[in-house]
Amino acid sequence: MEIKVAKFGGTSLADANQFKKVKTIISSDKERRYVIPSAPGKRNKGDTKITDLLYLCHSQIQHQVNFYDTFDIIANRYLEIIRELGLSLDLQPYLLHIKQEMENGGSLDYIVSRGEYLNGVVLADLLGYEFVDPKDIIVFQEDHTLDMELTDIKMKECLLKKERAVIPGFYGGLPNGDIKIFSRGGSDITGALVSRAVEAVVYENWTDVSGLLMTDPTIVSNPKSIEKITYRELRELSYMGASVLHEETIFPVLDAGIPINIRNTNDPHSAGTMIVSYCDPVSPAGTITGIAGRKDFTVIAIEKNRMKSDVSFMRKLLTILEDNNIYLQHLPSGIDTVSIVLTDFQLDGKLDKLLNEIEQLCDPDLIEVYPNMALIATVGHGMAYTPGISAKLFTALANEGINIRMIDQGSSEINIIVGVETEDFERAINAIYHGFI
Ligand SMILES: Nc1ncnc2c1ncn2[C@@H]1O[C@H](COP(=O)(O)OP(=O)(O)O)[C@@H](O)[C@H]1O
Ligand SMILES: N[C@@H](CC(=O)OP(=O)(O)O)C(=O)O
Repeated sequence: MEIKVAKFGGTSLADANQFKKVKTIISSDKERRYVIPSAPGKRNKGDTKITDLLYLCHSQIQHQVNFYDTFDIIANRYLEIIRELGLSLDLQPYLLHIKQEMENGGSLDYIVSRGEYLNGVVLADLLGYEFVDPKDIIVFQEDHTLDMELTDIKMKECLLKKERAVIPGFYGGLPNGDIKIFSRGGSDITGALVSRAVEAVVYENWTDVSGLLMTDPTIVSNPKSIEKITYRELRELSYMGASVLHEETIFPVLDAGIPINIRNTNDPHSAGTMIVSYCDPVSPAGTITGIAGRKDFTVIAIEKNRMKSDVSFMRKLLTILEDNNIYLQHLPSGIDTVSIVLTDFQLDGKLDKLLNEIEQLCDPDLIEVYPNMALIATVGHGMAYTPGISAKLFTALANEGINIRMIDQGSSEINIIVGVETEDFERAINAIYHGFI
């Protein structure tokens, strides 16, 4: 029998009704043998994700504020789900243990991971699948980076012995046994790791949209959906903010060539989006695959006459970034100009020091800083080597009166990135989308 791995996001497990849909999906295909749940997500727009409530608990504990009311809200969400599903599972011992760990100074990662842990216990009970705790099979190293190879070995050892299992998403274990979480949205990575280990034929990622859309539906109304996309295109889009999949998701499945299928729990008959290593035929010339963007960047534009004849200039600039532990997002350059694009998160509190060091070491003629920048990536294999794509993009922005502060195009030509003022972000995405579609 072939193996399928199914990851269900928080939106797919937000309440008992969603759990029932998940059970129907799993029961309808016996090949769906390994299931990865996230913690319960929002039931409606004004609701709060369990993961966010757990972060709140941790913060309340840190500030010595009473966390019991928040804990009760969390506990009641699970108890209500169990009651409405008619399960005989007794969750009280689990809840009591977690509460005690919180009182005894449980770490942030431990506390926050309990959303997935408890959901795994409930889902395993509902499906009649074995529960596997990922702390024993997802291996983080002492420096807190993931050991992908050892994880693969441990997962194979454990999972291939089990006919069917539920493995909570979002966390693994450190060598000393402590819990370590991935960054937000990281259950997608758990699903990809499991898919690789069990050599799945497909990694199904179930969410609340019928596949990847050409752009964020909260910015453009009713964007077209994407039927097929390559890992490369997806990586560009998810890195630049298409939040439907965590940007690291593709790495475990990339080499193994396991396709990812984004599906909708609320519309299980829709085929969703297939993410594959190579699209055949590639998207037609002159078309784009998708648009994504992120806010909160700062651009430092540097000018120096005969910059290119100073052979050590770039090394000095990059060394400054390295010494300050800041990684570079983009580096568009001209003959005597170069711009470094950095996230505000990375730059936090370091801007003055950085500018000072650039002045000292690189001796530029001019440095200008552009804060509050948003970057927008327009992505697609169909863009490569096709004349007129950039013209169309820039015309669309010009027609809306949007000022472009920066342009960057990778050598693969599947991606054009423009930098605009943060306040123009949504308007710019709409302009580009409607310029092409
Ligand atoms: N390009 C895009 N295509 C589809 N959804 C997108 C895109 N960009 C952002 N999204 C958002 O991603 C959401 C799904 O991701 P997420 O909320 O993390 O779901 P889950 O809890 O199922 O993991 C969608 O509801 C949508 O609002
Ligand atoms: N619950 C975690 C991990 C996750 O992946 O969630 P989701 O699948 O709902 O995006 C988070 O909110 O970050």
